[in-house]
Amino acid sequence: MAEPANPAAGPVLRFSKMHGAGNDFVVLDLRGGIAAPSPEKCRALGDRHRGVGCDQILTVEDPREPGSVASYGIWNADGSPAGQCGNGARCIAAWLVRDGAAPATGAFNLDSPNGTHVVDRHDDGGVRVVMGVPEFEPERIPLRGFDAVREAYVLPVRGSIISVGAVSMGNPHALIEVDDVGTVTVELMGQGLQQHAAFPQSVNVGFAQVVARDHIRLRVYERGVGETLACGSGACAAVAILGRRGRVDREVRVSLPGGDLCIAWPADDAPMTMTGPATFVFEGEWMA
Ligand SMILES: N[C@@H](CCC[C@H](N)C(=O)O)C(=O)O
Repeated sequence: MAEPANPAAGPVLRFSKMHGAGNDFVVLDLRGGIAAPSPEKCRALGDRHRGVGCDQILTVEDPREPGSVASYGIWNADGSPAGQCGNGARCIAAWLVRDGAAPATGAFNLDSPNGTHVVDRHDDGGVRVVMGVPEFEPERIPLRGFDAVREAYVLPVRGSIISVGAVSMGNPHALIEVDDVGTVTVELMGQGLQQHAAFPQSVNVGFAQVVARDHIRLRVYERGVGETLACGSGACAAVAILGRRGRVDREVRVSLPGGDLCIAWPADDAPMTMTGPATFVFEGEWMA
């Protein structure tokens, strides 16, 4: 039977579809004070069958801080808001350069929900983002049940006792070190940790395999999404946790299912940087 006409169709919503190493986005231009989409609208846009489909919806908004080019909002495909999105920051930077609002060469400032990032676009189209200093204190993550910072926290998850690293990159991350990311039960353990009482705001869960001191493989089960092809803040979190354990060097290539990101952490109290691609896919109109 033919589907009935879309009775809920309202005004057309223009968007850009982008991705960063396979982590895909619907980008909406809300500059000029246009209201942010409701959680329901984000879910509808993010639906891979009935909407456009994406991991996150990103909104370009007017700057909050003096000297910034713009600010941006982040919503996961399930409609929940997020404080940080590394791959998204690169895509927003490339979007603003294409728009003419940001300079094509040199660094500029972008306001994310959790602070201002310095970004700069390279000639090869790659973008570098200053991601901030990782925060390990349990209350900053937030991680319940532990007072002091540890290299690993031991937690019961889905019938197993596992050792988990945890950090905030402006959003919460947990990390499990594994021998082979190809054989990990990502969904089972990812959901187990996301629903664990130790993470009251849920958590993005990474599974890392150290290949060499300057190279890791990583899969991430994201909060509000599920397994993603890449997670920029997750790549930083993995390098921060493994770096603190002395397992990796200060510059690490992180190979995710959707591509590679380069993460640098010059010193423990210095901000991390992330470099990677930002790709335009198509422009569209959504029957909101
Ligand atoms: N894909 C992102 C992270 C998006 C937000 C995350 N799911 C959360 O809820 O914290 C990245 O590239 O960092």
